[in-house]
Amino acid sequence: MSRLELLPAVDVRDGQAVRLVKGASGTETSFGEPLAAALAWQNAGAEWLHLVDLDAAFGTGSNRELIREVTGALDIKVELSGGIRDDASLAAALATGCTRVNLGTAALESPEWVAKVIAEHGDKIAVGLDVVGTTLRGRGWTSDGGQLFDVLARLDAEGCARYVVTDVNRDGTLTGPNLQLLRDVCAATDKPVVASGGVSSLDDLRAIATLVGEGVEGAIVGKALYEQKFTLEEALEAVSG
Ligand SMILES: O=C(O)c1ccccc1NCC(=O)[C@H](O)[C@H](O)COP(=O)(O)O
Repeated sequence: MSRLELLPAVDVRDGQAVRLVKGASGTETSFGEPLAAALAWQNAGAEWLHLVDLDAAFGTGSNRELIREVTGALDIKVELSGGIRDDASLAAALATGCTRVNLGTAALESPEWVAKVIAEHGDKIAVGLDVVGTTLRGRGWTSDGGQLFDVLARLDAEGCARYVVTDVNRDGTLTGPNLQLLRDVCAATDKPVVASGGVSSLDDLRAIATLVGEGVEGAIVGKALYEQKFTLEEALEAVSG
């Protein structure tokens, strides 16, 4: 059985690495330079970085230059998220050299465009399924966007390669991942799932790792690393078995 991939997160707001609570704008805690955080995770052994432009996600601006600088400075794989909703923003995201992009709002509001880019770019496109209960959230998690399993079935039929699944109410709260949500999504698709939001401990990561056989491929970790609940080295060791 393969090992759970870990994706430390760098969420960027107004040029700073921040953490939010439940993805809510205005709840930022700042953790300094995004590049310094990204390099720290790379030096600690990360194979992936989950990099989010929160201003683009919220529609309050863009950190495009900074995102390009961070992605270009790294040797590891980068999953890029936040505000990728049309040809121009997708082209800019892919031009950073990132390994894949994560579409959110577009998958809810522009289904024809998303079907087209899935067909064009295949594995380079993941879709973020950000949910409260089973209701999807878009526009920086501020608007309702349909039912999780309806949208998942549509995206599966269009050949979507991978899903990043977040329980919005766990995100940035250190209350643990929603394991049942992950199981339910894995049961509904054969495509790999990346778990996001809520990880607080090495035991949470070990619990997510038990779902690898069901289809969970990776786990995004944000606040727990920034608040030093454990180190990335410890996290990689915890899921190495
Ligand atoms: O990913 C997005 O596009 C996004 C949009 C609006 C608010 C938050 C968004 N992402 C947050 C993340 O991806 C977190 O980094 C990730 O879920 C880690 O959460 P945690 O480990 O609970 O800090």
